[in-house]
Amino acid sequence: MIATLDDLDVEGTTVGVRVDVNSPIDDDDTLADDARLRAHVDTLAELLERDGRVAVLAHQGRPGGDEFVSLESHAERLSELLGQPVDYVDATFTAAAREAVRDLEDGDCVVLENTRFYSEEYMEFEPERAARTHLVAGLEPVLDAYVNDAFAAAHRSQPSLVGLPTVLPSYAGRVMESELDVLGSIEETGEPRVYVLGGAKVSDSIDVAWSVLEKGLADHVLTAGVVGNVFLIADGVDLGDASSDFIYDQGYWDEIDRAADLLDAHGDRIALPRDVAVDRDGGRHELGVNALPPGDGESAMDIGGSTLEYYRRVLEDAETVILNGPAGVFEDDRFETGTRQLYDAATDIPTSIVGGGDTASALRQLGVEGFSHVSTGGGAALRMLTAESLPAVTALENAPEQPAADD
Ligand SMILES: Nc1ncnc2c1ncn2[C@@H]1O[C@H](COP(=O)(O)OP(=O)(O)OP(=O)(O)O)[C@@H](O)[C@H]1O
Ligand SMILES: O=C(O)[C@H](O)COP(=O)(O)O
Repeated sequence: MIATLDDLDVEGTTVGVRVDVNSPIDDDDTLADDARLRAHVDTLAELLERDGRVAVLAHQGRPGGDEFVSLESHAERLSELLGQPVDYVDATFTAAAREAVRDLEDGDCVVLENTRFYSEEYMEFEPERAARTHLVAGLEPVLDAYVNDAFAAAHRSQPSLVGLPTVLPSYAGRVMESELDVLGSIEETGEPRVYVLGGAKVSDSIDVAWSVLEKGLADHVLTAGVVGNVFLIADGVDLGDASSDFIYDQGYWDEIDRAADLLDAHGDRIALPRDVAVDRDGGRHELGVNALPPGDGESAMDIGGSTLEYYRRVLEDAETVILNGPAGVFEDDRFETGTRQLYDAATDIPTSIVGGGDTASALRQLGVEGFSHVSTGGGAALRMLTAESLPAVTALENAPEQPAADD
């Protein structure tokens, strides 16, 4: 049983609120899309209106990546969305951070710095070990309670997600509450059930594919995006140097063997792209798998028309479809067709569930709507849709209770 904001005595309480505002970032290192911030406004506004003292914790990007930036511009945007000043401090758990938290008055909000600027926050721990990290040890003395609204990060067993709820009375925020409500009953959805796995988080997608195929939750898995490219290579297709180098540079080379093992075990239920689109002379050019490899420097950027036709046929009979990750580089007009058409076909299915930060922003950009549920989470939604527990949710279930007011 997870406590919610309804169970929290908020007034005068200093609450650490973990949100997931991991977002696309512009070239000047500032926030490019505020959708994930907007999702958390209800939770934060409720805590502030109820006179809580709110310290916001979040990660942005991954170490070494282009989107690994400060949360300063997130704090500025949050201030606009909440319609009140929001402080930002360039520290997460050090003396400066503690001072900023102690300075909060009722109804005040401060955003602490990107949790992943500290190496422990990018490691996965058991909750008891996570509770002994510097972040938890540094923040526990200045927090009375912890709220986790970061459903999209709930599949990560990292200190701000599983360590803080081990030592503090803890509650689900409104986003967490509604996601658990909708996504908690995948086994009850109609069949045939189709999983569409695209995007660039190859190892997460392969984990999910293994799980749903082994458990019999998926009647079909359709692959697209970088995930589809990895499966094509695993199936012996020569995608050319540019796609292979990209997969190698992203650190996904080892995933090719895992994809091959999965094809051996469950290949009859896994669909691979039949054609891909490449950039040729500045335009979109489609190549059937038999015509590969592409020319020098050409990379598989989208699924092609015959793949779409094939995937549409599979989707026609589906009762439930679960989609994660774009089918191609949707940010480029030449390669958005696969994502737009595939997702559009999915809106006709009785239960259509979409996960993924980039996926949600792709759909907004492409004007595709009409799904049963668009989750704030990508990997987290997928993990949940495999009917597996999420470490951060388990940590909330096991959290200590808030002491009674007169204790
Ligand atoms: N064929 C491709 N080659 C290179 N990049 C691709 C290709 N297909 C998709 N992508 C990229 O994948 C990225 C999105 O993938 P990602 O797995 O992060 O999806 P997501 O919806 O954000 O999921 P999550 O919420 O888990 O992050 C996009 O930036 C898109 O350009
Ligand atoms: O975007 C996401 O899926 C979450 O913010 C988690 O990010 P991560 O995959 O970098 O842990």
